[in-house]
This record gives sequence, structure tokens and C-alpha cells, in this order.
Amino acid sequence: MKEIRNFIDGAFVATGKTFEKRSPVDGQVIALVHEAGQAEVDAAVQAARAALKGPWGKLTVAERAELLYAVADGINRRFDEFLAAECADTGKPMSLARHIDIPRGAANFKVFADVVKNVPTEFFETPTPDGKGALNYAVRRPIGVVGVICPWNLPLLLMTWKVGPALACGNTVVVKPSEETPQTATLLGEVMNEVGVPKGVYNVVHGFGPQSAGEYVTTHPGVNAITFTGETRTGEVIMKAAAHGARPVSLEMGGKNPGIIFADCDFEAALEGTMRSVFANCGQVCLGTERLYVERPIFERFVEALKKSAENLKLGRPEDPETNLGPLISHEHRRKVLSYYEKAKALGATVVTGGGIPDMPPELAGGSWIQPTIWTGLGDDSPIAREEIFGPCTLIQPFDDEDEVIARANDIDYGLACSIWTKDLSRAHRVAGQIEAGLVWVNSWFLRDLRTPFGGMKQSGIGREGGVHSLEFYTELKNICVKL
Ligand SMILES: NC(=O)C1=CN([C@@H]2O[C@H](COP(=O)(O)OP(=O)(O)OC[C@H]3O[C@@H](n4cnc5c(N)ncnc54)[C@H](O)[C@@H]3O)[C@@H](O)[C@H]2O)C=CC1
Ligand SMILES: O=C(O)/C=C/C=C(\O)C(=O)O
Repeated sequence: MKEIRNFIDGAFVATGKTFEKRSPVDGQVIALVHEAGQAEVDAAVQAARAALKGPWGKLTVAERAELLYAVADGINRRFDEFLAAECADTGKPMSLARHIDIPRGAANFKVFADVVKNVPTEFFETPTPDGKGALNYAVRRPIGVVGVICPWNLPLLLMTWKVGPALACGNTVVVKPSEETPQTATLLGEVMNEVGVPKGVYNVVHGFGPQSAGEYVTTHPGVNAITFTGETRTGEVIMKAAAHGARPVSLEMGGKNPGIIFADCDFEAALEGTMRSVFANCGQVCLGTERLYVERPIFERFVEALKKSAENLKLGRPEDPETNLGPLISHEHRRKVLSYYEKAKALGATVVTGGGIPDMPPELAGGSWIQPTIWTGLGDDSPIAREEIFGPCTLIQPFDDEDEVIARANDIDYGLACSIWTKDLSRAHRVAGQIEAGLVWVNSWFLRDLRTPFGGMKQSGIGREGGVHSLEFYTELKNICVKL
């Protein structure tokens, strides 16, 4: 049986306690994961603190950037191993991970290496009473040891999205991957060693949240800042933990994102984009569209077309090139998603397609498979329209008027993402400007430029990461004033 160890101070560390990692595809145990206790988290934080003062802390920006380029190349060199590990942990189709998860995992290091090399800081000349003046300039310094708490849906991508900029800025990290997806973060430890990243710069501790590695990292006084992606309620707990020592947090949390489809849209493009935004990664994308508003003249046609496309999705093993829908991450998560499927029926939804567990061949019957599901017939007040489900499902409702749909899209506690589909560019700008979300796409979805700000409003998040915005979180900006 494969064993997944912690990565602390450049070494792979076993502990006396392991937990099982099961495949979402067939339910079989695929690895035993060594759970970090307080002692291992202490060791990881200590290693990260020591590394700040070691060779890592003495590198120039250009030298650090070179090392991060080497990390990206190291991931690409072992692309197939990362791909296999990510798909084994998540069950996601290899066709998806090959194009999104692994390339982005590598790109996150290159992009932020470039950002730190190229971003200037401020300079001001200040007049003084003696007429000689003063010069003010700002410098960025690392914030220290960053605790990185990660989810399971895009494990390598979302972890490196934080580790890339954190290291580019000269910090060191203690990463706590999701208990569901321990493999790629660990494999990255091997790459760090291979390319010569000094020991202690990148540390990984495995385990759960409360009374386990997650809590030990976020409550550790040696951790200077915490960055988190995951569920909103977990983010609240982490924010409380960070209050001790007044430590900064960056929180990327849940969403209940609307898609708005106007009758004048490019129908086929809107259909294709919506298929991805609802069903990609089996709906386990925080940017996904779980609420669809379709303008009444094309409502029936769009529902019918989405149903047809959803029914053509091919569930299957990750390595099958035909597969475009994997299982949910776990049986526990499937229980949550199914509870919404049951709730929708009980509330009187029209189940356009899906609504349950698919028949799978016997060898896959132990996996956490679920049917792609579309509902109509429920209103904005229903829990199906208000609560994040995080599954391959969406509620479609008609609308009649622009102001009405803006108000309905905004009437929610979340504010992460929105997609607007229309050929009328004036309307696109007008609506985009009024939507309460950190990310608005027009005639697209998940079109990501890593230099742009990423994050949510309301209960979807605090802070923005991406491009120079990541520098705001991962550095301390210091002003130096020189009297002439
Ligand atoms: N916005 C996003 O990107 C994501 C949102 N989710 C949402 O979260 C739901 C549940 O997924 P989970 O992975 O269970 O999310 P979660 O928020 O429970 O877990 C995310 C990470 O936080 C850790 N964690 C949990 N409790 C903690 C605590 N008290 N202190 C420190 N660390 C803690 C977990 O071990 C994991 O590494 C999903 O159903 C979905 O609604 C999940 C993944 C990504
Ligand atoms: O950074 C990205 O491009 C992707 C972000 C996706 C999420 O945060 C998510 O699905 O959880």
C-alpha cells in the first residue's frame, strides 16, 4: 500500500498515526496518509522559520525567480506522475487535469516569479521646512511563515496559486492539503528537493481540520499569515484563529454563482460555456453556476438543449479519453449533494434530468458517482437557489427584464462569480458593473489571466489574490523616508 508522508525540513516524515485515502472512482483504499500531530506541525513551523534566516532569505529576487522557474519545469518534467496522482485522489477525468490542473500548477510558479521581478514600488519627494527635502520609497519584505490551508477540488492548482506567490515574495510555507487529496502536495516536495529549493522553505503537513493539522497550523503563533480556500464556515473559524496575534488572512470561500443568459446571446456559445460552468469537475468548482437565469423567449429552448447535452455526458474512469464527468470527491460529499437532490424533489421542483445515483458497472459501484441534474420550477427563496451544493447541478429560472435579473442575481449572501451571455456589449458592461461579485465573465467562464484580481465579495471571501494583488497579502510594504 502506498504511504503518503509529511514533508518537513526537506525530509519525508512518517508519524505513528495514519488515515486511509479512498478512491472516489471505486471506493478502494489507495493510500495510507501519515497524519501530523502538534509535534510535526511544530517541527514544520520551526523549519519554516529557520529557513527564513537561511540561504533562502539571502537570495536576490532574480535568484528566487530562477528557482521558481525550476520548480515549474520540475512539475512539467514529472507531468504524468502529477496527473496520475491528482486523478487518483479526485477521480477527475485526465482530459480535464491534463489541460487545467497540472499546467496551472506549474504556471503558478512562473507567473508569480515574473510578477515579483517586474513590479515597482512607490517613490515620493517630500518638501521640508529647511528646503532640503526628503525622499520616500517603499520596499516589499516577506511577511514570514505563511500557513496555506487547501481544498480538494483543484488540489495542485489551488495550492500552488498560493505557494507560488508566497515563495516568490520570499516567504516560507507550511501547507495543509485537504485530507481528501494528499498526493500532489507531497510529490511537489520531491520536486522542491530535486531543483534545490532550500530545506524548510516548503513544508507539508497532512491531516484534518479541528484538533488536527489544520487547527494546529492556523493556531500556531509561529505562523505569520494564513491563506485559505474552502467552505465559508471553515473560513470563519480560521479568521477567529488568526485573530490571536492579529495575523492577516486571505479567504477564498464558497459561492452560489448566477449565470445570466439573455435572449440575444450566441446560443451555442452560451450552451457550451454553461455546460462547463455547471458540470466541469463534477460541479466541484467554487466558480460554478448553480443558478441560471434565462430570458423568457429562449427559456424552453435553453432548458431542452442543456438537458440534451447533460444527458450526453460520459461518466467513467479518469483515464478513459471519452470520460467527461468523474465522481464526486467522496461518499460523505455525495450524501450532502444527494440531500439537496431529495430536498429539490420534496419542494416540488421539476427534475429536468438526473436527480439520483447512476447505474455504474460493478467494478465502479463503490465510487461516489452521481447524476448530472437540472431543475426548474423553484423560486429564488428555495434552499436550492440559495445554498452552495458543490455538485453537478443547477436550477434554471426564467426572467423578463434586465433590472429584475440584476436584483435577483445579487439577492444572495455570496458574491464570487457571474457569467453574462449577450451580444449587446452595452448591456454586458451595464450589467457587469452592477453585479455584486468579485469576478464577472462576459460571454465566457473560467477564462483566467493570472495577473488579474481573484476573490469574492460578501461571504465568498476576504481579500484578492492574483498578480500584484497577491503581493499585497504576501509582503509587508515598508516606507523608508530619507531626510536630505
Ligand atoms: N470555494 C472553494 O474553493 C471551495 C469550496 N468548498 C466548499 O466546502 C465544502 C466542503 O469541502 P471541504 O474540503 O470539507 O471544505 P473545508 O472548508 O471543510 O476544508 C478546506 C480545508 O480546510 C481544512 N479545515 C477544515 N476545518 C478546519 C479548521 N477548523 N481549522 C483549520 N483548517 C480546517 C480542511 O482540512 C481542508 O484542508 C464543499 O462542499 C464546498 O461547499 C470546497 C472546496 C473548495
Ligand atoms: O484560480 C483559479 O483559476 C481557479 C479557482 C477555482 C477555485 O477557487 C475553486 O474552484 O475552488
